[in-house]
Amino acid sequence: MAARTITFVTGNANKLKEVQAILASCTHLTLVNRKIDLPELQAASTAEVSAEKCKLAAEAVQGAVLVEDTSLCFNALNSLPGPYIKWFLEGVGHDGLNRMLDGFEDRSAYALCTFAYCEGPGKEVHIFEGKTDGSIVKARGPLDFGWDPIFEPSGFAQTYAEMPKETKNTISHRARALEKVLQFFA
Ligand SMILES: O=c1nc[nH]c2c1ncn2[C@H]1C[C@H](O)[C@@H](COP(=O)(O)OP(=O)(O)OP(=O)(O)O)O1
Ligand SMILES: [Mg+2]
Repeated sequence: MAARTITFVTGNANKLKEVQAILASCTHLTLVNRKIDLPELQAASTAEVSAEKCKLAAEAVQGAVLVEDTSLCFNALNSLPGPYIKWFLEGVGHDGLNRMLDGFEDRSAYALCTFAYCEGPGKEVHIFEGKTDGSIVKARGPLDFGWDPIFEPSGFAQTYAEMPKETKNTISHRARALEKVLQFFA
């Protein structure tokens, strides 16, 4: 069976690297990247943000597209910052995100990744979600990818940033969501 080629629209080079690493051994799906900075709807869930991004991406590319939106959700804050994590991270940094939880006993959180796929403009949008539970800790490890240094997945003594990429790519929110994408195309 010939590999299906889909355009993965993201402006985030680290996301792209992880997705390519996870899909490296996959023979039935080939991704090409387009960096288009799509407007993101203000919505309460990554599913809505991702679905809207996907429709815009399909129009822009005029073909089959995959997009993804990632949330970081604090349980003590009833899952906020959620899809707004990008702006919170830019606004207050790792330390500020930690301090947001200082008034609470519960420092648990979860990372949520939502892929959306659409075959072309006007076509149905399919949603695939992956979640990893963990907790918010003082920054440890390399600073190259977003909030990786402050997220320690449950069952591990290392943050996402400290652990080998292969480990993160086996247990991450993104890996779990991609597993479902792969099942869909299998
Ligand atoms: O595994 C991750 N580990 C650490 N940080 C992460 C991860 N995945 C996304 N992030 C950061 C990037 C951005 O600050 C926010 C999500 O926002 P989000 O809109 O999904 O990403 P983005 O705007 O960078 O790329 P895109 O062009 O695909 O929308 O969390
Ligand atoms: Mg974005």
